[in-house]
Amino acid sequence: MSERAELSQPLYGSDRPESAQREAFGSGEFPVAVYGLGKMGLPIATVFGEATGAVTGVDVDESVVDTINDGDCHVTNEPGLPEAVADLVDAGSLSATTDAVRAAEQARIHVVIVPTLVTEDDRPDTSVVTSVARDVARGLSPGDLVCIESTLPPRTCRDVVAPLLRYESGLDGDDFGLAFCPERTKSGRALADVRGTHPKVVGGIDAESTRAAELVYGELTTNRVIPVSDTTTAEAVKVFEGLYRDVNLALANELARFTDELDIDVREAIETANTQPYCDIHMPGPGVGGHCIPYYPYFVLNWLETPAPLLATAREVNDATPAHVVGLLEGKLDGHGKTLGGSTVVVLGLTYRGGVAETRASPAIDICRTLADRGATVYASDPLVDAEGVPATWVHHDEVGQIDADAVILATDHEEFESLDWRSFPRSSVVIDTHDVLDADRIGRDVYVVGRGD
Ligand SMILES: NC(=O)C1=CN([C@@H]2O[C@H](COP(=O)(O)OP(=O)(O)OC[C@H]3O[C@@H](n4cnc5c(N)ncnc54)[C@H](O)[C@@H]3O)[C@@H](O)[C@H]2O)C=CC1
Ligand SMILES: CC(=O)N[C@@H]1[C@@H](OP(=O)(O)OP(=O)(O)OC[C@H]2O[C@@H](n3ccc(=O)[nH]c3=O)[C@H](O)[C@@H]2O)O[C@H](C(=O)O)[C@@H](O)[C@@H]1O
Repeated sequence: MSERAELSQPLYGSDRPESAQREAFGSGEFPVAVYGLGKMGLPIATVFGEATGAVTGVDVDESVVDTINDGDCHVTNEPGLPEAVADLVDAGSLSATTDAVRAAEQARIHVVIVPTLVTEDDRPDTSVVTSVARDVARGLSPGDLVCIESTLPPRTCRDVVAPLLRYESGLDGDDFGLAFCPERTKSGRALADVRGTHPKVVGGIDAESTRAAELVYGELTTNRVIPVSDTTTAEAVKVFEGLYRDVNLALANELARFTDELDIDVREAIETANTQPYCDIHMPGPGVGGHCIPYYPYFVLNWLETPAPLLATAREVNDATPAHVVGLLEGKLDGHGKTLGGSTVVVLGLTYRGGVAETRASPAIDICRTLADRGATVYASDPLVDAEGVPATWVHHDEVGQIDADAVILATDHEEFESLDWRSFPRSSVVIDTHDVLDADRIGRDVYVVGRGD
């Protein structure tokens, strides 16, 4: 147990008037530690820094810690973040450290936003969160509040995190608070989202934890705070949002396969169907990637005992979509008297989404792998990442047109590709657009759009 408990008022279990607690939060009387300073953690630490003036960020990566302490920002493509980090560090409101236990000893509010992983056999792996929970426990004091923002398989706070915090700290369950407060942000707009694009959901392990979390996030967000019954409900809210998106995307990707048989533009049909207020079908694409949506189904499928055949099928459909794109290309090459094996194919984009430097579960990489497995020579170009670990030769997007390509697949809708000079690509190259962003008139050749047909 730390000495710091004597130094400041408790937050969890406080009997001070709520207005005094809110004022104390704003004046930095409840120091905050944010564990994990990645794409989500740094924006969260920033918003806590703006609200309290007293944040310590914790990360295992020394280069991340050094960068932040220099007032610099390692997270790219987040509008306003570099300026906000520089200002906070300059003002002494934000600093970073690799010493998690020391940061925990000095903090009253602990915010955990490290990755939740999935193992090679698709089981949820919460080991990073539990490792951080151990660090927090070693510095935990009576009156502290622990807020978990990393997405978790439902029941993890109740069955894993709470017992672990109690055991490792030696404190009783009613000495400290624990709440699950899911992060509902999206890369590219994280700062704005944390500040309040969506309502903030909080669910505590007991009523006092929910009250304390509601108070904290009420001061942080410009939106409203929705308290739910318990940590498991809050965990389920976040996972359900992801499941909805994965199933909806599977529907869109399956509908796109009707394109040729119906001879319609499936996107036109979806967009028109969505004008009816009860219909909200997403758009087809090359598949579903990123370190969130493709993983959350396994927080249910390989975690709960109740069968979930719909979720499993949606995963299968989405996972099969990159191979479907390659199948479309094969058909088009066949029409040009060419075979896939032996063809040279350029894949534009490697990240899972335009503008985000993240390649985990990227369908673009699955497309490269499938092409290489089928005997094609593969070149890949991405303005944000290189092709390390991908069976493709990386080429700068300014030079990509010099490749004598039989085919080009636009796999990621990076805005840099909008200004690509297509004149140098061979006129005969087959072009497949998985996002419906290429303008056939501008690039001067036929484009086969996934979901639109010929
Ligand atoms: N990226 C997204 O779009 C969203 C992510 N989330 C949730 O947030 C979690 C984190 O996501 P990102 O910030 O995007 O991940 P990230 O990979 O960008 O950053 C994670 C950070 O945690 C650090 N870290 C790893 N182990 C640590 C440890 N033991 N102690 C301290 N720091 C440690 C890493 O060095 C890294 O800087 C996700 O796993 C997910 O559960 C929620 C909503 C959106
Ligand atoms: C609905 C929504 O905006 N969900 C976010 C999602 O963020 P993420 O960065 O994974 O982006 P996403 O827009 O869901 O895209 C996931 C994948 O789906 C694909 N995609 C997306 C929308 C669409 O109509 N068609 C499509 O094919 C994308 O290309 C990408 O490969 O997952 C985040 C998370 O849960 O961690 C969540 O916080 C974010 O709000």
